[in-house]
Amino acid sequence: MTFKQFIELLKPRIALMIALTAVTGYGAVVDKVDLGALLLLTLAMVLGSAASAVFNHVWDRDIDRLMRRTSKRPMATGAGTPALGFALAAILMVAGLTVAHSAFNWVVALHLFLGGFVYVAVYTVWLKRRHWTNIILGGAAGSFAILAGAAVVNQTDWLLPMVLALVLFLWTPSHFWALAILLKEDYRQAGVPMLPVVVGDQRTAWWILANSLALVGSSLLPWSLGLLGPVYGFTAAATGLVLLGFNIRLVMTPTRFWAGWNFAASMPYLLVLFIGVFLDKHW
Ligand code: HEM
Ligand SMILES: CC(C)=CCC/C(C)=C/CC/C(C)=C/COP(=O)(O)OP(=O)(O)O
Repeated sequence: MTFKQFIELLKPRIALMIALTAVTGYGAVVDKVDLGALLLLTLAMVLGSAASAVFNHVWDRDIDRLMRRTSKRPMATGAGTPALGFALAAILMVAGLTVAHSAFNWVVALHLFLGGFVYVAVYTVWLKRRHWTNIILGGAAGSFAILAGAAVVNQTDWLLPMVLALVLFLWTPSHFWALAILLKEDYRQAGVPMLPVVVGDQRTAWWILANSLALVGSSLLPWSLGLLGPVYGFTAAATGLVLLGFNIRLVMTPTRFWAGWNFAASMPYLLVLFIGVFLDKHW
């Protein structure tokens, strides 16, 4: 296996965004950001996310072989062995938990573990191949990243982290179902019951819009509950309108083109929302 293939196993861009999710949970509750804590939290989350991603590569190697997008992956081609993958996943998760526990506390480590557990056990092993609700429950993986970050700070006010965890939970289906429209034939070929395979593109587009209405509503709660101020509130309202605009366009024209744009829009939506949390709290 080449170094490039090894890095591919870690799903690095996703790991970095998971770390950013945790950093947002930290930034939402801390009074003064400590750069050292922020870097150690990033390291722990990247290790935990990468561990989960490696396990996913190993577990899904059979169906990855059947899908154009994933057929060249190291575990699908046999460049990496399952034994190596499981060992690497275990080492990375132990390393992430050790950093989380020794640098912070056992609550951070627990939420890091639970995020990985939801993604690996609930989504990858249990639901992904069985039922279209896989992404709804699997979305909790990102929620635990927020809570892991908030647990860095020894505080008792969990309302804002819980609301942000709800936002992450609701963001995930809007993020993934748009991509699933693009990948529908791949998933049908592999026998994976993603929503578009089960109900078609048009009804999936309606599901995305309905889910995003709940997502945008939840994103306004930190402002309406007085947990964050107008800088965040306007950011949430503006990004929410843009996301819903893409979703409405997809409902009107449920094509691969607009599904691609909806998926592409889901990441900057979350990124700008995270920036709004930081600007409101620390600017
Ligand atoms: C169970 C929940 C999730 C599922 C099933 C899911 C699904 C996916 C899939 C299939 C891709 C395309 C990957 C590829 O082709 O390489 C993707 C990309 C991505 N996801 Fe998600 N996602 C989930 C949760 C999350 C979370 C919680 C985050 C971050 C907060 C996230 C951030 C991203 C990013 C940044 C990309 C683009 C990665 C790249 O360009 O390589 N995802 N997601
Ligand atoms: C706190 C913590 C450690 C959280 C873990 C969160 C995590 C790793 C989420 C993974 C998100 C993701 C890209 C899933 C894709 O799986 P897939 O199998 O549907 O995608 P694929 O077909 O591209 O492999």
